[in-house]
Amino acid sequence: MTIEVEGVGHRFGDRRVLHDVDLRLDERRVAVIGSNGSGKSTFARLLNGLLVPTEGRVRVDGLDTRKQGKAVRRRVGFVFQDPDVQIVMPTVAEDLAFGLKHHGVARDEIRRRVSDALATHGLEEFRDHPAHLLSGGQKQLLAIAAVLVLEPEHVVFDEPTTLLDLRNRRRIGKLIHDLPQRIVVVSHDLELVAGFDRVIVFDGGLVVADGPAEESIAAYVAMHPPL
Ligand SMILES: Nc1ncnc2c1ncn2[C@@H]1O[C@H](COP(=O)(O)OP(=O)(O)OP(=O)(O)O)[C@@H](O)[C@H]1O
Repeated sequence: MTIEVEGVGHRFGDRRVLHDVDLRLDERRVAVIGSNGSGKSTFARLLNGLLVPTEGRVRVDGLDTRKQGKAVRRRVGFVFQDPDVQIVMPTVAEDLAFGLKHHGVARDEIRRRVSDALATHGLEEFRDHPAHLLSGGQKQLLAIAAVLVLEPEHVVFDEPTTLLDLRNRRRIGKLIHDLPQRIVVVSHDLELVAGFDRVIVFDGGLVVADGPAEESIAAYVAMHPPL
């Protein structure tokens, strides 16, 4: 269960937003932190083939995102910052079933997995509720549940707690922390990433620190002395 990022650079037109990124992600909980515009979301999108790098390559469990994008996307779930972009169906249960139908899962199995997901995430009472009328925290839970129900091997989260109040931030933080999968979380929430196995710091498209959470967070904080 490895994600290999080899000699990766990325450009949007003339703008180079990632340079010389070489990383092998073996740890179970990896976080990516750094300033606004430092390339974190771009990096996250490379991990499941939402973006293909303009230089170098990314391999997930040996699969190249450039050549085997579809297989990679099945292995790597992606949770967007804004759940509204991810919630596609009218009701909560239909939204959870949507990806499973698309993957060709049998109807009984879909029913079972949707019921399990509703129970696991405390969403049972919202089964037939209009998804767009959920609260922000509930929508984020639904977006996460809709990815997990597909049983990916790795899950990438792009700023999963940014829009949440403290209670929901802690709730989502615990859920992420307790997941059995390999996870990669992009975040500005230093409390969320504090217990992670590895924290990678980006600045100006480069990896500038990479190590245990305490060391990397200290390096990041030291880069930004109080004004
Ligand atoms: N689709 C795109 N087209 C053009 N430029 C883009 C695109 N996506 C991102 N960029 C640019 O790439 C740079 C890195 O953006 P990215 O979203 O990866 O940063 P980030 O570290 O996630 O930032 P933030 O913390 O603000 O979310 C930014 O300068 C951004 O404007």
